[in-house]
Amino acid sequence: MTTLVIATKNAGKAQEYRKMLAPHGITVKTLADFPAIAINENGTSFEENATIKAKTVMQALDLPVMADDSGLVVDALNGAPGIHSARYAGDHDDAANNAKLLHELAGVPDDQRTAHFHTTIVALKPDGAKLVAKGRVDGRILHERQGDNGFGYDPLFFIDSLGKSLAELTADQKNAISHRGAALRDFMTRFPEWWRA
Ligand SMILES: O=P(O)(O)OP(=O)(O)OP(=O)(O)OC[C@H]1O[C@@H](n2cnc3c(O)ncnc32)[C@H](O)[C@@H]1O
Ligand SMILES: [Mg+2]
Repeated sequence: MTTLVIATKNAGKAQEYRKMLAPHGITVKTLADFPAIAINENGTSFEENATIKAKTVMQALDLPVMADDSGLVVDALNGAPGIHSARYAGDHDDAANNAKLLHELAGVPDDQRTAHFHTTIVALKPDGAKLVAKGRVDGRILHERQGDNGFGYDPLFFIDSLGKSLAELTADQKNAISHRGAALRDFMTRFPEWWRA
C-alpha cells in the first residue's frame, strides 16, 4: 500500500482524491493529519499556487507531496474568480462565494454564462523531481443553486450534456467528468515512474 500526502485543507477535494486513488492501492494523508503546517498561497497562477503548496509541505515533512490548485473560470467575468475562487467573497465560505457569483452575473443571459473548472496538480519529491498535470470541465453558471452533493461552486455549475449540475451527480459521476478527475487521470499516467525514480 502506498501513502500519498496531499497538501490540502479542503475536505471535498480530499474525499474525491481518496475515492479516485483507492483503486490504485494509494491511501491519502492531508493537512488534516499535519495541521501545524501553514501555507501562504500567494502565487499568480494555478501552477504557481500548487507548487507553493506542494513545496511547503514537502519541505516540512521531507516526503513526496502532491498539491491541487483549482478554480472556476467564468468567461463573462474575464476569468474571475479563477485563482481567487476559494476566497472570492472574502472568507473561505462556499455559500457566500456562490451568492457573490450570482450577483456578479445578474442579468447575464444563458448563452453568455459559459465557464470552466480548472485543476493543476503539482507533485514534488525532496530530490526536486516534479510532476505537473492539468484538467478542465466546461459548463455554464445557473441562475440558482441546484443539487446538494459536492462542494464549492458545484450547485451553480451546469453540464448541458448531462442536464444536471455537478451537485446533482454522484461522487463517481463527478469524478468521471470533472477537472480534478481529468487532472488525476493525466497524473496517474506518469505517477509510477515519478514515485519510483
Ligand atoms: O488550497 P487547498 O487547501 O487545497 O483548498 P482550497 O479550497 O483553498 O482550494 P483552492 O485554493 O484550490 O481553491 C479552489 C476553490 O475553487 C472552488 N473549487 C475547486 N474545485 C471545485 C469543485 O470540484 N467543485 C466546486 N468548487 C470547486 C472551491 O471554491 C475551492 O475552494
Ligand atoms: Mg487554497
